[in-house]
Amino acid sequence: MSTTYLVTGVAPLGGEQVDLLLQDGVIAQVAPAGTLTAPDDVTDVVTIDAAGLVALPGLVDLHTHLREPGREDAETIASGTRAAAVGGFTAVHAMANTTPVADTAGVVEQVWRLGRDAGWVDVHPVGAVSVGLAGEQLAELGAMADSAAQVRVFSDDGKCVHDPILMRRALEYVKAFDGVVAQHAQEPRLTEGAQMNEGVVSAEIGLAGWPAVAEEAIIARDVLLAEHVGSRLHVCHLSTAGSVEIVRWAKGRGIDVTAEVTPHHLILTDELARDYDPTFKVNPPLRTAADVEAVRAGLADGTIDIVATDHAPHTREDKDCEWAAAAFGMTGLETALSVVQQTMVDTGRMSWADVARVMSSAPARIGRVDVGPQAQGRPIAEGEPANLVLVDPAATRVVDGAQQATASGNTPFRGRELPGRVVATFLRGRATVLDGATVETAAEVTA
Ligand SMILES: NC(=O)N[C@@H](CC(=O)O)C(=O)O
Ligand SMILES: [Zn+2]
Ligand SMILES: [Zn+2]
Repeated sequence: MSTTYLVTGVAPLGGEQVDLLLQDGVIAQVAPAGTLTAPDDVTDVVTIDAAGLVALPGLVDLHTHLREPGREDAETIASGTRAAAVGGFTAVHAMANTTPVADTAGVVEQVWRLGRDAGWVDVHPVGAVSVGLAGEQLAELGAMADSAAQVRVFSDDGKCVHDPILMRRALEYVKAFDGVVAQHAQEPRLTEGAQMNEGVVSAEIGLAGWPAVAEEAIIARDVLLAEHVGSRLHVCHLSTAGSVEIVRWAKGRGIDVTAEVTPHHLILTDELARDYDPTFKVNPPLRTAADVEAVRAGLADGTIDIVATDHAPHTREDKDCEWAAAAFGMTGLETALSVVQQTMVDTGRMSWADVARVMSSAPARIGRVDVGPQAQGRPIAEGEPANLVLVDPAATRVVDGAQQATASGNTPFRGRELPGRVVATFLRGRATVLDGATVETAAEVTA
């Protein structure tokens, strides 16, 4: 018998306080605060006093790097998904740039199974667009879609699908199973040797620049291609003011495009490169304060649909070196919600209901996972799967990299005070996190 949870005095989406009964994997009852009691016929009941806490639907990350198979020294599916649960997630999309690349039904099924066995969150593998991410030959998209992993999101992330013919074919192909191509928008010729944002700071410190136009040119091309073939396009980690303008224009024209921004692009700027600390080296690069303002405005007005972490763990060897030699990427699963609270909620630009949209329901819809037993991003209502996160928005904490669940230490927020704390996460009624700490899953206990 699984544990039943009585959550008292919680505020769903920051609204009126209610009591929730989580039983047999679903939200069995929702009632006004102070009116629910545990059912008499159930013995294993845990009551959580959630006064002051906000309840959100379990968060869904459309863009996570779990590194397994191939780079288990940086992250494993078990460690990365545990970090996801700590961050309030109940589902993640695992990017395809593993070794081997997730470009066959065999690899995506392996990732999906390892995710299920770990038990922390639902893992939805992303399939590669091209064989080996080489950008030449279309991968077996249909076989991945038809596999047990039911892949709907396809991406060569880490690399840009720069050949327009290949991009066109991919957009056409995914229509057959309502899939989406998620593009890492980086014009390769314009970013050869690029180390950081091209601008005042790169000129002053002498690092090769990655101009905004290298991102914007690909997004402009791709929205036109998506319109031409009548397909769905998703733009990964959009980072410039110009990119926001192009997506706004495309949506106004009725093009079926969605876009994501990362937490780090909502708060950090290229000024952080001045100390040559490779923790701040990432693709696309941290941009200017004007870009940060533009992506916040774009998220607030709905031009940008979602926040996705682009959690990109790297080993110490790959990050603790000189800037030019270091890998691109930073971790983010355990800090994402706090950064969104600080930049969007505490500034009055978004409500908790908006946060639920951009971090749960919209990513679930884009990834087409809001169906069947894997349902994610559903409202907090009776009969819905009990995928929930309880957040204490009044809490603050100083980020300690060593304390994180991810196997890698490359958080850009080390030593920073961030608002908000994930108190509990529930995956189909089972607590994966309680009192801010992970609850060992069956798989972990027997391991
Ligand atoms: N974001 C990054 O800087 N790195 C990602 C790849 C990617 O998201 O492009 C990685 O896999 O390390
Ligand atoms: Zn990318
Ligand atoms: Zn990525």
